[in-house]
Amino acid sequence: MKYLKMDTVFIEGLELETLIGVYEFERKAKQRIIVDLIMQGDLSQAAQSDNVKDTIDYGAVANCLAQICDMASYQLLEALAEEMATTILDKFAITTLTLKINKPDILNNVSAVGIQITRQAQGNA
Ligand SMILES: Nc1nc2c(c(=O)[nH]1)N=C([C@H](O)[C@@H](O)CO)CN2
Repeated sequence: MKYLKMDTVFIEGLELETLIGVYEFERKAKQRIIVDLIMQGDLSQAAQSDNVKDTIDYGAVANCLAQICDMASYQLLEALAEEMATTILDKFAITTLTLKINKPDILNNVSAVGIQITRQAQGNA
């Protein structure tokens, strides 16, 4: 019997550094961002094979995000998040992802500010 598979792989609290921000002081040095990512896909093949090649490898995804941050120089978190989401959807067998990026160090009176986007793969993932 076939079931609809809606499984999740997540990365929580991934700490990265990148050049990001609107203001002049933010253009001078990389700053810390924290990424939370929820990725949906079908994990049943990996459950059968017990092989990391058959799943959404969260280590590979984390490396991919780190590489993007190394190279990136965006003003807005929205632009960075879009590049991250597009790259991950292109490279991994994911149907839907929700990506949250926060800046923990930018405003004095809040614990963090940031954005969250959700993107869905079109057609077969
Ligand atoms: N929705 C957003 N608002 C703001 C952003 C952003 O990336 N997305 N960025 C800034 C500044 O760069 C911020 O880091 C300094 O307050 C302001 N608002």
